[in-house]
Amino acid sequence: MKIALLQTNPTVGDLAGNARLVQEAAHMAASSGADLLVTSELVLSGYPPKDLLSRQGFVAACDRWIDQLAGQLPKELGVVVGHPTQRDCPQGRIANAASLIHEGKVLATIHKRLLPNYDVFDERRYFRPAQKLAPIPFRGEKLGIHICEDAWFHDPATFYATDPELLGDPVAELGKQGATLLINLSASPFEVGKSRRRHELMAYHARHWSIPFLFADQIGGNDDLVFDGQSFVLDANGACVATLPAFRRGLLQVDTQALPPRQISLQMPVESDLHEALVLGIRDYCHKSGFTDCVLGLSGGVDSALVAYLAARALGAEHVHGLLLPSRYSTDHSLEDAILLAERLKIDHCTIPIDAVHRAYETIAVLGEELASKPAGLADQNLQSRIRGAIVMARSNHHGWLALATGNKSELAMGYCTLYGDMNGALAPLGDLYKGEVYRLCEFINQQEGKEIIPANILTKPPSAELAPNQFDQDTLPPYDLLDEILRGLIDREESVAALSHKFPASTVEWVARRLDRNEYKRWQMPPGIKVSPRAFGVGRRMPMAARCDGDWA
Ligand SMILES: Nc1ncnc2c1ncn2[C@@H]1O[C@H](COP(=O)(O)OP(=O)(O)OC[C@H]2O[C@@H]([n+]3cccc(C(=O)O)c3)[C@H](O)[C@@H]2O)[C@@H](O)[C@H]1O
Ligand SMILES: Nc1ncnc2c1ncn2[C@@H]1O[C@H](COP(=O)(O)OP(=O)(O)OP(=O)(O)O)[C@@H](O)[C@H]1O
Ligand SMILES: NC(=O)CC[C@H](N)C(=O)O
Repeated sequence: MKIALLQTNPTVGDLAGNARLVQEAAHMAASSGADLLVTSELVLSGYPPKDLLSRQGFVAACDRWIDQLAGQLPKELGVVVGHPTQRDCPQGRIANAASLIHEGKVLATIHKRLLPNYDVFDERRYFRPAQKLAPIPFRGEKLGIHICEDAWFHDPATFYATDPELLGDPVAELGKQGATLLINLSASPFEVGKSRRRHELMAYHARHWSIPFLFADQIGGNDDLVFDGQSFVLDANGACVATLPAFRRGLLQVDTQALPPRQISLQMPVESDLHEALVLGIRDYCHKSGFTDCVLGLSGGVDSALVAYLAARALGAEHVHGLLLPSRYSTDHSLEDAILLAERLKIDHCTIPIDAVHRAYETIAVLGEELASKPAGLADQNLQSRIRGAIVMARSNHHGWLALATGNKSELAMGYCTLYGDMNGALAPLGDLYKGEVYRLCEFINQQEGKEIIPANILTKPPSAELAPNQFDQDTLPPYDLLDEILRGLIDREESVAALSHKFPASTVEWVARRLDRNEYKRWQMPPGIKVSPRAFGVGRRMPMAARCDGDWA
């Protein structure tokens, strides 16, 4: 059977636009002789549709669109479309479904069985799990169609294999009933290193049942998630014989009777994936929200340099506006570095010294006598940051530019950032990158560009907030190399303070852990980031704020 896999970029809620993407792909697939086109999970609604699923009329509209699509798709082609449905569900319940459409009719619909409810996923909030799963006969094959998590039963990071309430591995249910092809519709969010995990899991199924496995995944940025796609085809031995590039739209066609005899290696440098994920995440957030341009404060530091670079790649240099906002504590080299960066990136930039506004605050003693008598104290430091935040937002309001925040995961973890100051903004592209990763990505970018586009001085000078004389991050925080490793343990791997204290100085681990917990309130107010790690701040890590986290259990 000639099968085409569609890797596209649906917009959540845009039923007409997403249906058009399916239709266009169906015409292309039909004209290249395909028997079957397979789309990604919930391609019609976009993934994840979140509480749109609870809005009256939304799921009914999806069901109507499926009927309409059935009438519009090329008759000779089978098309598997992912969509939410209320059909064949008890009153008030809905399912995450995939329908096989052929000759103007819906031939069969299957529902997703394993509904992920960990990390960023919340599917049990909405969907009812499939009651039964069975292969769908089509043109001499028995299609083992299933949806994303249904193939993750054996993932060691989930609990499925050990949960007695679950009915078992959905793919095995299809295999036992004689499926001749395994077809997975996915919306699998990007994480560094995840594509290998996907391959290993799917290859297990292919090998176990000795049949090919086809994996159709979506791309695109949707809020804080970015999807890499990397749709692929495995032969009956689990070897990858065809794949689509990450973060790009595409249609991958294979003949399952004559799969190419090759094994494709998928290894990309971590930084290359990160770079593409962040560029697509920024571009899609802006464009899907109706913004063409963005604005940010350019300090001459590494965080704002990287965000400016990524934004220029995402939106085009002419759509990025950098504001240089020096205070009395800014060094000459910071201003020079920021100007050099803006010139190299060819982005719009202007300098607005903030000293006059800063002095005005001090002179009118808004904050009481002690501020004027104790300059560069905490309130005075944060005031500078908030003056900058106000100017960035004024430009955003006036020109309709989206404000980007520049904070990274290390400083957000430590609360080393100012509420309503440098935390202002709509999107924090580096919110899931530790400081060390920020530097490594900058170095990779300079290598990729074949020239020093991010000025070397930005990468070599010690990080400083420049809110007080001679202030350096390392006066307050442990060295970033150490801090990042401790944070990776506490956040990404959820290791205990006791366990980490065997690897790192115990007093530092304790200090970092306490500060991480104490600053949860800031992260409830941070702009959304772009998830690239196994555990990002945001919906996938829900910590209490008004709580004690340092009991004898910690
Ligand atoms: N548990 C809690 N729940 C809810 N709110 C809580 C709270 N504890 C304090 N707060 C509130 O939060 C306020 C403290 O937070 P905040 O005002 O942000 O200020 P704060 O965290 O005290 O200071 C900001 C820190 O970020 C550093 N920094 C580093 C790099 C860059 C920048 C920059 O801005 O460019 C800043 C700066 O040097 C300083 O150490 C308190 O005054 C209080 O209003
Ligand atoms: N002089 C400045 N002009 C414009 N924006 C500034 C200035 N100082 C700080 N900001 C804004 O506040 C953010 C936080 O400052 P911070 O010093 O923590 O970051 P950075 O300068 O980009 O990187 P680093 O921490 O490596 O110095 C900056 O990224 C920038 O967006
Ligand atoms: N949409 C889904 O079911 C995604 C869950 C799956 N474990 C993944 O991350 O790829």
